[in-house]
Amino acid sequence: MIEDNNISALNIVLEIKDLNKSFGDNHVLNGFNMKLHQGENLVIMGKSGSGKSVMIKCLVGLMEADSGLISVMHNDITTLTQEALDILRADIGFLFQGSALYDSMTVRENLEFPLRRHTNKFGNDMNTEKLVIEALENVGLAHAIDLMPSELSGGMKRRVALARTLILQPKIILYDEPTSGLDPITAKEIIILMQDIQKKYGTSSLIITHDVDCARVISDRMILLIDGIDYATGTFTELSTLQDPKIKAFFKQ
Ligand SMILES: Nc1ncnc2c1ncn2[C@@H]1O[C@H](COP(=O)(O)OP(=O)(O)OP(=O)(O)O)[C@@H](O)[C@H]1O
Repeated sequence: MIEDNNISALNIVLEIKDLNKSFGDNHVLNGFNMKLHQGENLVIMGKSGSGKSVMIKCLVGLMEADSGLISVMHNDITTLTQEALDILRADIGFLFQGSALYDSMTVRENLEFPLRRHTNKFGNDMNTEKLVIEALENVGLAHAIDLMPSELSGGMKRRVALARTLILQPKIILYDEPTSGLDPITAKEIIILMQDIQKKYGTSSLIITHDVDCARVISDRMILLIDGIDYATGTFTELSTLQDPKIKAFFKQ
């Protein structure tokens, strides 16, 4: 295994230690470790079926791990009450592949929806209109506020989904394949937007992607998930110049 030489002294906002998860004889995660630091863009790459989704599901509590420690902002999530977990979740934004917009709602209504579920974060007297416009301005789509999703392009839909994530002002954003299904130019626009958001709000991002260009541009650090473990960790430049055939395979595209 190649060790990480670049751990800085920054705060750790997410940590996974020795995560194990099997389905019968299929040992998917065999002691996976990960640390996400405050303000960092961490990319996780792994082949199809390597366990990236399983790892994310364990991280957000959608799947129970067999063993291992998962801590979010220094809280061991397995020991939290449901209420404490809900409060913690309000600080985590998700942009998942399947995070589609509600087709029967306008852009405005799509953005108001998460706010209603998290009144505890903003209080009952929150200025919904202001929050919606601000989130849309962040993704350059204030003019689309009253459009229906069917009137938006694929790239615009992804931007609105990102605005819907941002409206809750998360400290951490988990991106699952943020550029999948987009043409290269639109994918680049989304990557630039992710960078702008990170700079503006200092969010910490965990990004799962197959897209080598996305990884090159956005990552401060990368982890390669191979054989169920954090096989190699380092910057894009460090990893992409290694000679290990298992690692080289990722950068051949
Ligand atoms: N609920 C489940 N029950 C049984 N096996 C599962 C379950 N979920 C995932 N697996 C298995 O775990 C392995 C890893 O799946 P996972 O979806 O995490 O891969 P991935 O790295 O996200 O792949 P992709 O890049 O194609 O999305 C696969 O072998 C899959 O069949």
